[in-house]
Amino acid sequence: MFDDRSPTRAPSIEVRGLTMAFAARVIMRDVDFTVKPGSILALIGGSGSGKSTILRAMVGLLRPASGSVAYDGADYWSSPPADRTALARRFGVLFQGGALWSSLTLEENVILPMQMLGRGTRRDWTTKARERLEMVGLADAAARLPAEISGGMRKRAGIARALALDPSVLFLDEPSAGLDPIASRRLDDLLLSLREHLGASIVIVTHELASVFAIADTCVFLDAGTQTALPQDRPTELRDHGPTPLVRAFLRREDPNERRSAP
Ligand SMILES: Nc1ncnc2c1ncn2[C@@H]1O[C@H](COP(=O)(O)OP(=O)(O)OP(=O)(O)O)[C@@H](O)[C@H]1O
Repeated sequence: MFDDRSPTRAPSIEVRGLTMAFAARVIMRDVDFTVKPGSILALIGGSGSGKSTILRAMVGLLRPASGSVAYDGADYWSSPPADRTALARRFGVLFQGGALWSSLTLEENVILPMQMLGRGTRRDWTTKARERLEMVGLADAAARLPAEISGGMRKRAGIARALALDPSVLFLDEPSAGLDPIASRRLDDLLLSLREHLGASIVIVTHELASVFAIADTCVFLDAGTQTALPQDRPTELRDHGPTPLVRAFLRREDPNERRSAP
């Protein structure tokens, strides 16, 4: 029988002293932050600052040069492979682009992770897929192909697929890229309602400042210049009282190099 229990409680996630590097090139060093169960954390910073790289370390795709990513106290990267697989089953991931299989309907796309896991029957999978599509407002589009729907709908279908295995943590890399402001706002509302109804924690990489202020409980600003992250804080706090001019300017959409002329 398909394991249809409600999602396991969201874990406490602790990132400590995380250093990410490609060969000898360090991208970020000594990054620390915590994702409290059921909270939403945004990773922000300029292009190329290392947001996706840190996300990849959190979901088990890229081994850190040093430091730890612990789920309820268990460090992912020093756990045995079987424990890592068990931890990763609790993750729902929407990658940049969030590609769906173009030859499969939305329902079939959502069924795919369940089918690959191999538990349950096709009928269980179909029921679950319809439930997930309904959650993201796509119940009526279940039989459509990705090419037949809008970009915003495709993003929501990607989220439905990420929810297929009842994740307790949802990782989203640039979910609103390419969406118009209204679709982007709908996506924010969806994420808030998923957090409320599933109790899942959400880690989001985004360039959308409106989203950061609308949904993130806390954020971590990555500074590519110093290759360090600023201490985690609430978005409004970082904007108004952040420890560096750069983060305050970033969250106000100001050019930090632009001198303000006297009135
Ligand atoms: N596989 C890789 N090999 C070597 N360097 C890489 C690799 N992946 C990323 N990088 C480099 O690491 C740095 C951080 O990249 P990353 O994609 O994490 O940044 P980002 O903050 O998510 O950027 P963006 O907002 O533009 O998506 C960049 O300089 C990038 O060129």
